[in-house]
Amino acid sequence: MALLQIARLSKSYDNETKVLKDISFSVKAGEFVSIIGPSGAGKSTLLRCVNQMVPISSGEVIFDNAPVTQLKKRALRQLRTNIGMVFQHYNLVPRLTVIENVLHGRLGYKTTLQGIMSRFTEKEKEQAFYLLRKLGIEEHAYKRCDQLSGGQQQRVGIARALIQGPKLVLCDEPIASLDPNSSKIIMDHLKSITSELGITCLVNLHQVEVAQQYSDRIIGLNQGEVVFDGTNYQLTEEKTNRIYGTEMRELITV
Ligand SMILES: Nc1ncnc2c1ncn2[C@@H]1O[C@H](COP(=O)(O)OP(=O)(O)OP(=O)(O)O)[C@@H](O)[C@H]1O
Repeated sequence: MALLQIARLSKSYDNETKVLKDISFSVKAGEFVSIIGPSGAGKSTLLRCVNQMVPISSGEVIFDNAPVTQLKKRALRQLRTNIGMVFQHYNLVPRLTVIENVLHGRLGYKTTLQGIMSRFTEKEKEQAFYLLRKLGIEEHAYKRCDQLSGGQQQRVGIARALIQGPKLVLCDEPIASLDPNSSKIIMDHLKSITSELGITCLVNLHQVEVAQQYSDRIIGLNQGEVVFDGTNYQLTEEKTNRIYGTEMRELITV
């Protein structure tokens, strides 16, 4: 069953240039889908349209059977608790500890006062430690986030997204700031923990090989259009060229 349906979605920031053009695809519950494409193709914009961080210009986004664009304040807040987000630059609060940053993922469930007082239940704290353990960084729970490596900070970012109890996690270039070793650790964790928890993943990636290694399905964007939607095996060299443009091929394979 489709968890996310995108139908004829278009987006322009300035009413002139369409950054996304008539995009349609759906994502099944539990799928791990990567979005690839050259810089400026619209990958980040697409993710932001899914959780309404930016308003769409036309078309439909249906998440868990609800039309996202028609949701009012409270329902939109509810939607955002069901959709976790992982960012390229982690978006943590550097001076707070790891565990505090993870628990921030629960703020969407709190009243303003509870949030200000940082009131979290024992169950929430247990869940936070469980996720840190799963992600191999439990020993850093009481360290300030700015004392961690990039790869460790990204694992905190993943734990913060997962503690929301989301149905979908959107990852916007989660390994773009990391070296190859840390990138592998992050992708391994992301794949295994989301598959274990049955969470659907939509991941923007720059690296074709990484998308091929981890994804159930790959969507290729070029200048705001879907030019490929298929499995790793269907992504031939010719199709990769279509996504990136032939002149980019050398850059991708080095
Ligand atoms: N807030 C904004 N206001 C105006 N234009 C924007 C905004 N955000 C993105 N754009 C433009 O939309 C286009 C698509 O950008 P987007 O960041 O979605 O692409 P991308 O594929 O994620 O690129 P990259 O891989 O470099 O991050 C670009 O031309 C960009 O300049």
